[in-house]
Amino acid sequence: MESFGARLHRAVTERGPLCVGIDPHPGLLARWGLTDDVSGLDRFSRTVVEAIGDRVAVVKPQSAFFERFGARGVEILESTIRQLRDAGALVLLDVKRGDIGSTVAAYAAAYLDPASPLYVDAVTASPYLGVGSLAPMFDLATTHGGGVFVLALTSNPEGAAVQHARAADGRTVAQTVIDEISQLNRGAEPIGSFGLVVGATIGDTGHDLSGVNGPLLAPGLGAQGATAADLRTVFGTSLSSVLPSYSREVLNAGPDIGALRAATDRVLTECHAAVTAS
Ligand SMILES: O=c1ccn([C@@H]2O[C@H](COP(=O)(O)O)[C@@H](O)[C@H]2O)c(=O)[nH]1
Repeated sequence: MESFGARLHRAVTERGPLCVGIDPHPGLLARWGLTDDVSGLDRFSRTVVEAIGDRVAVVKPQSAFFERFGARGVEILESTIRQLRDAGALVLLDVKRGDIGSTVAAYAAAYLDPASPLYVDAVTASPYLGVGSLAPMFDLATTHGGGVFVLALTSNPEGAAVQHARAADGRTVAQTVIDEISQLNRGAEPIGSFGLVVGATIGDTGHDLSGVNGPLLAPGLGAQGATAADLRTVFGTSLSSVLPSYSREVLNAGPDIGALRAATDRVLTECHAAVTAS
């Protein structure tokens, strides 16, 4: 099967460099005039799919907001994933999974095996049990053309205490994650299938992203305070690999479909200009 990197490259070429999150916060459901239950969740998700599924390269449902409703919420997540795929979007499920390798194999089967009801194009993963513990995800992703985005430098202020800590060889913990993912992507064309999560909020931290050869998912834009203009400071010469990601900034425009599309077009225009500027 065609690699996730190749599929992502084509999607971004056709639809532009943008990921929009589906994060049905209780406050957003209320703002949209929806009930904070599975029926509100279903209406919210369907509306987002209708508004952006056929125009955004990557859509990122946040699993937590579906899981909080138990099995019926997960059923809506499964249906949302199917609707997004039918609309032609790549689906990146934000689940941030990580565990010992034998358990990671089960997470891999849950999200990256085409036979699973929760099968998606890519997932987010946490490397804090060691990047090597994620190997079953990397392996299954490679087999089935999937992708894995590994947390490196997260957008929240608490992340730096762990991620900027120094390992025995003097590199930061984040740099060791960056370097291991770079190894996995070596030689891949047009771009590797293993991405990193690097928050747009973090400023210039001095980390070296130049060898990653994979997508750099940049959350933290909009509601968390970062702007498209910040991407240059954070990513420097790696700007062309950045996949900017917005959730609340776009979702706040709903439930009107036209307003959701207008908000999406606006952030896409800003990001396009930011990541292609020389
Ligand atoms: O470092 C990270 C990693 C993941 N996220 C997730 O992205 C969205 C951000 O939502 P906004 O409404 O655009 O703030 C959310 O699902 C987070 O869990 C992140 O923010 N930072």
